[in-house]
Amino acid sequence: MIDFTQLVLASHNAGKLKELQAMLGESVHLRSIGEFSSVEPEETGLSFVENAILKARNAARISGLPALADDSGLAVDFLGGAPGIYSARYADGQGDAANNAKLLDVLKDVPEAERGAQFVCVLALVRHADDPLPILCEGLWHGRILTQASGEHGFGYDPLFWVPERNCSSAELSPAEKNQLSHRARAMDLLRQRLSLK
Ligand SMILES: O=P(O)(O)OP(=O)(O)OP(=O)(O)OC[C@H]1O[C@@H](n2cnc3c(O)ncnc32)[C@H](O)[C@@H]1O
Ligand SMILES: [Mg+2]
Repeated sequence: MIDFTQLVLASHNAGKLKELQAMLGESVHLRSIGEFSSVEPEETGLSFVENAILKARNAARISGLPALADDSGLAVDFLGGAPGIYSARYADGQGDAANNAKLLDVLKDVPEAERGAQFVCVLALVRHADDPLPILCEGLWHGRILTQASGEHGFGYDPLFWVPERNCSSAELSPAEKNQLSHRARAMDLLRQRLSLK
């Protein structure tokens, strides 16, 4: 049985680290890959699963530790699932504010009923860089895209994502509430079951 009390998180996104560490609790120490390297691997896959595995293997290789990767994004129905795996690069690498501005602009004439979207999260855990059997867990969160940003919490597209079950944007949820409901929380529930963590 592998010791998962110390895992490297294959992500340079501080928002993910915070959320995943909060979900895992104190029994697992998540170390950021940023402690080992500032070089981000190119995300060359065509799916969330491929990119998650690629990031996990890269982090395990660099750190020598078991590695957890999170590949996630926003799939907008009206855009046929875009920006999807390209969510972080939607506005050509100009960051969250530019990504959000571009999404609002692209959807500016789209009525509310056609603004459905899902956040997607795939978690991949590898025991070592060449692990032939990565553990894969997926979570989806259904909502819709607002016509203007609202809320200060979270990161990325959270201010644009309307959460029907709470009648607010995901950036208006407290961090603890988001961590109960989100795509990442759902994927993490499955991972905890797979690892027999409580
Ligand atoms: O690849 P790493 O280093 O993990 O960090 P990243 O930010 O590049 O992460 P991704 O490649 O998985 O891209 C995810 C994109 O989807 C957005 N995203 C993912 N989860 C989100 C969440 O919970 N709330 C808001 N936006 C989210 C995020 O802001 C990015 O633009
Ligand atoms: Mg990325």
